[in-house]
Amino acid sequence: MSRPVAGVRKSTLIVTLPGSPKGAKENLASIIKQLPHACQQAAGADSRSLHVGGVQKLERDAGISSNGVPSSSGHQHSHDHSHSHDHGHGHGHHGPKAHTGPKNRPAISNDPNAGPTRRYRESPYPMLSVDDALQRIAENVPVPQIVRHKVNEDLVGCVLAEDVVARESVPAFRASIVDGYAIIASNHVLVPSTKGIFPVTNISHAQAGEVSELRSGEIARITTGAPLPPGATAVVMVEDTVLRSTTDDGQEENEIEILTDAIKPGENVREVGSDVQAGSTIMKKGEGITAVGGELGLLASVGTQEVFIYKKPIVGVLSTGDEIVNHDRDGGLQHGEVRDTNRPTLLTAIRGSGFEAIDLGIASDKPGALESTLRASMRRADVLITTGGVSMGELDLLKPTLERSLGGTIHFGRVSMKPGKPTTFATVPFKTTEGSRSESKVVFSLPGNPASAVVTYHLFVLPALHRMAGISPVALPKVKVVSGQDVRCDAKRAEYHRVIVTAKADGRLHAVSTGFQRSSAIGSFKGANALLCLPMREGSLKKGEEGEALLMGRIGSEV
Ligand SMILES: Nc1nc2c(c(=O)[nH]1)N[C@H]1C(S)=C(S)[C@@H](COP(=O)(O)OP(=O)(O)OC[C@H]3O[C@@H](n4cnc5c(N)ncnc54)[C@H](O)[C@@H]3O)O[C@H]1N2
Ligand code: MOO
Repeated sequence: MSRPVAGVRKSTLIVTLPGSPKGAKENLASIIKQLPHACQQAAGADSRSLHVGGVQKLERDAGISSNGVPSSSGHQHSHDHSHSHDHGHGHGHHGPKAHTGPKNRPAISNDPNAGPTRRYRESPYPMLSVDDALQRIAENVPVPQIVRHKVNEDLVGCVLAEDVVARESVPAFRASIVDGYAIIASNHVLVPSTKGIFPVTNISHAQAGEVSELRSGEIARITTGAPLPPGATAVVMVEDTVLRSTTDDGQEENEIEILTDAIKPGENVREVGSDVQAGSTIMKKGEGITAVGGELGLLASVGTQEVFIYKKPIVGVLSTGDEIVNHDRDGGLQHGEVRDTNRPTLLTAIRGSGFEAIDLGIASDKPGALESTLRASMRRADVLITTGGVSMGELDLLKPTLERSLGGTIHFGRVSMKPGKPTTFATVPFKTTEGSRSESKVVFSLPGNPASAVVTYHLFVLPALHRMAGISPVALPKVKVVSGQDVRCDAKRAEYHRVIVTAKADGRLHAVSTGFQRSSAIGSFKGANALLCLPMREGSLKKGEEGEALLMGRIGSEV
């Protein structure tokens, strides 16, 4: 017998539900699909444009039919993020599919033509948790593209899109492990002992070419890595021998005495394929080529010429704002001008993360200029990072330009984090110059404040780049650290505090704050190699208390 009521107070939609869990669930289920529309309207969206297409279109957009039964095209997505998506490396991954196009979806960004008096006074974008924002990124970045690549140093940081089978054995011939003498060692009673004086009848150096056969009673001088003469079964180290006689000119060894009979057949010999067997799988799909060098070496050792890899996305970096000037512009600043800090910082961070970054310059805050710069940028990059213009000002044009002018979809426009609250993630359909194929370009519009831009690059852009390049696990590694001081938490926003993490003699990682943390202060990143993740709670993370940190750079060690 519950009588739920609903209404709007200022721009807040208020819905009451019955007290019983079952009733609450059922009632909520019956209205949940209309809520996005109701929220847009309550938040002050232009009602005329919202209702173009009438009730039928509204119901279609919400995925319901007039009788209340979900329509078959209804996009049902559970926001219980405990389920796992396979965003791995599959060729056949189709990804989530939106059931409405940007054209028939009402825009929720400000209409820049409406002027400052008509802009939203509250952000229409729901405030997402960091985890939910990461989930949306996972769901919406394009699947990795597969390309063929020569085996060379440019492969570093790439991930294989195929299993690689060795085409050759290593070693390709029976090779000596030491400098010494190739001998015929055997456990057979009829084969003479290896101890005694032997003529040196042959020499095998580590070089290409045939070596003649070793006969019973003879030995051959051999260098490390050189092929064993046919017939030889082992190598005795030069240290286990003495010179007995030389040639007449005294230049060459004539006879050598071997001082031991303990050499076993096979001793000091690397058999064919004993390091890598031809036909064996040396690397698996999904494995990466690291800067340590081992993987490239392994591929090279068996003569692999080319491999299929996931193409690493090219990242373009664009600063926005009429106040921004090139950082290296000569002369002093005019009143109101700001040196571009974000572009050089992000270009450095992207390249440091192993991705190609292109400098797209500075775009003006004027609507037409921003749109044409973004269009030109999408021709050159797979992922665009813009900074500035995403908050609540009348000149904050990124969201409207992405959504209204470029037909993009904004997957989130606010995150409950500090710094980085207005971080925006969108995908934009883009036709290639050839005209026909439409690609999805990924756009991260990061806050203009320099420290906010760098934090959100590491937190959101990097996982997207990892996914697009097939790198797994995605994102920065998280470690437990001991806090070096009391650090105040924020009850409403997860905070990412710049710290220097060091491995100490107690076997634990210790985090020391870089100091002043305001979003505008890029200096808070000086020396920082990690972000201390402060949970949303009252009070502080106390000195000596354990917390979590995301590692951005190399850790120093006092061990
Ligand atoms: N009414 C509200 N105002 C603001 C809110 C809010 O929720 N309501 N959020 C604040 C937060 S949090 C942030 S962060 C900033 C983000 O603003 P924008 O992303 O729109 O950035 P801008 O306004 O363009 O610039 C902010 C700040 O950063 C400087 N900037 C911009 N680009 C660069 C660059 N390339 N190099 C150096 N510095 C740069 C710019 O000059 C401004 O000082 O919004 C708050 N406001
Ligand atoms: O969220 Mo803002 O990035 O705190 O300054």
